[in-house]
Order: sequence, then C-alpha cells, then structure tokens
Amino acid sequence: MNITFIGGGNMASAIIGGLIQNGSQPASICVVEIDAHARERLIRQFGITVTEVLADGIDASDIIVFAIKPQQLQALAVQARQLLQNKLVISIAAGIRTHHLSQWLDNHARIIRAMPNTPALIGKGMTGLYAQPTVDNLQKEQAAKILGAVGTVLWVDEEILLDAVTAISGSGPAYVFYFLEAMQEAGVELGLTADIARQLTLQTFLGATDLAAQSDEAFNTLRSRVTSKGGTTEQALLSLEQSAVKQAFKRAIRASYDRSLEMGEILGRTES
Ligand SMILES: NC(=O)C1=CN([C@@H]2O[C@H](COP(=O)(O)OP(=O)(O)OC[C@H]3O[C@@H](n4cnc5c(N)ncnc54)[C@H](OP(=O)(O)O)[C@@H]3O)[C@@H](O)[C@H]2O)C=CC1
Ligand SMILES: O=C(O)[C@@H]1CCC=N1
Repeated sequence: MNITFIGGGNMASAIIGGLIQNGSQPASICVVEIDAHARERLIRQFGITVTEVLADGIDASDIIVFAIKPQQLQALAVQARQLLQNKLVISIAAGIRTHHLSQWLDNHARIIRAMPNTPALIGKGMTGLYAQPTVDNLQKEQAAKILGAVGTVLWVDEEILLDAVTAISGSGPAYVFYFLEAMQEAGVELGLTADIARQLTLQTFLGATDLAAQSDEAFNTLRSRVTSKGGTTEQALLSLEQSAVKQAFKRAIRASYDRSLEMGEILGRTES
C-alpha cells in the first residue's frame, strides 16, 4: 500500500515516523512538500521519496493524505482535482468539512477525514476517523490500517463529532505538555534541579495515566485515593478549586472546539 502525503510538516512527520517504526518500507511513502528545508529534513530523517511536484506525488500512490494547514487546503484541492481519479483522499486538516473538500475536488466521493495526534510518532497516537457515506468498506479499512499502525483509531458516525475529537485528543498533547511544563517549573521553584523535576513530573504522568488505563474506576475515585484527609493533596486540590482550574481547562477545550467549527465555516464558505 503506497501512501503519499501532501505536506510534510509536524503531523505528517509524526505519522511517517510511526509507520516506519511499525515496519512500513520507506520506499512505500512519498511526500509532496513545497519547502526545500523540509524536503531535506524528510529525506535525512526517513529516507522516503520526496518531491515538490504534486502530479508526481499523486501518481505514486492510491492513498493521498492531505496534511497541509486548513488555510492552504482549498488552493491545493483545486490543483489536485484533475489528478486524483478514484484515489482515496484522507484529510487530516482540522475543521474542513468533507462536503466542502469534495466540492473543491469536483465532487470527489472518496474522502475520509482523520484527526490524529503527534504521539503517532511513537506508535501511541489517537485518531478519530469519519468517512463520507460514499466511501467503500475497503477504503475505510485502508484508512484504519494506516492510522491504526501508529496508535488507536475510532470512527465517529457524525462529522461534527470530529470537532470534539480535535479539541480533546488532536490538540490534547499540547495541554499535557503545558501541565508538564507547569509541574517542572514548580519543582524548580521548590529547589529541585530541572532534570530531577522533569523526571518526577514525567514518571508521575506515566504512572498515573497507566494506572487509570488499567483501572475500571472513575478518574475522581482514583484521585480520592491520593487525597488523605487533612493531608497535602487536599490542600493542592483546594487551591485548584479556588482558582477554578477545572472550569478554566474546560473553557480552553471549548475554545479549541469553537475554533474548529469556525475554521470549518469560514474556510468552507469561500468559492472554489
Ligand atoms: N500538528 C498537530 O498536532 C496536528 C495537526 N493536524 C492537521 O494537520 C495539518 C498539518 O499540520 P502541521 O503538520 O502541524 O502543519 P505544518 O505547517 O507543520 O506542515 C504543513 C507543511 O505543508 C507544507 N505545504 C503547504 N502548502 C503545500 C502544498 N501546496 N504542497 C505541499 N506542501 C505544502 C508547508 O510548507 P509551508 O510551511 O512553507 O507553508 C508545511 O511544511 C493541519 O491541517 C492540521 O490541522 C491534525 C492533527 C494534529
Ligand atoms: O492546532 C491545530 O489546529 C492542530 C489541530 C489539532 C492539533 N493541531
């Protein structure tokens, strides 16, 4: 199964890295990339085929992954539409609806939207998938196989739910890194070295998330087991409640969701 990525930036690189780590042959992967430095990096990092010529990239595969910014998608689609024939298009662009993309591609009927995340690079990605009703089962299996090779996949049957997936797991790694940063900084402020604070922070996230993943219990039950009456955690949680951190965090996720809706509406409205 040959795959061509249009756009070889952060997310495409994470998926490509994960695919190769999972046994895909570099020769089966092609990237069309307009940026010369990015092309050099992709060749150096992965040994894959890289080109700046769209027609060559599309010719090389039956599965084409659109991995450029949502703002760049319409212009790309207009260039790609004469070249695609019946190939499967997988778009990872946040917000852009399949019916808009299909319109830009002259009513192309084989579009799957995917919302992956960057832990795909180490095979621990989480991808939400949505298929246009006109996509056949074989193509759905192909998409699930590609993204399944770099982590877990789940299908949503209403396209709007991909905006929620984007806000939770698509953007989610950035929230986790933000908390990691905050914990490390707090450790340093309390006198630990940056290295030790990093190790304590990371192992705490790894341990706590593994524990939660292996447990059937609700997250707040697990939290209550850490919280001794009259102890230290209780004070930390009280402080978080007083600062309304949970509400602030939920508002942040809502802001990501709203932006995904907004990009879909604004960018979809333009004429092709
Ligand atoms: N980063 C993430 O965690 C996630 C991103 N996504 C989605 O993935 C898509 C890509 O995001 P990301 O990887 O972060 O973006 P990047 O900007 O890192 O990568 C996009 C790359 O495509 C290049 N490019 C632009 N236009 C073309 C073109 N016509 N042909 C070939 N290459 C082109 C860009 O060059 P230049 O910079 O010169 O424009 C850039 O190198 C977005 O739509 C985003 O919504 C989805 C899930 C998670
Ligand atoms: O920030 C973004 O728009 C993309 C989509 C999800 C993660 N990165």
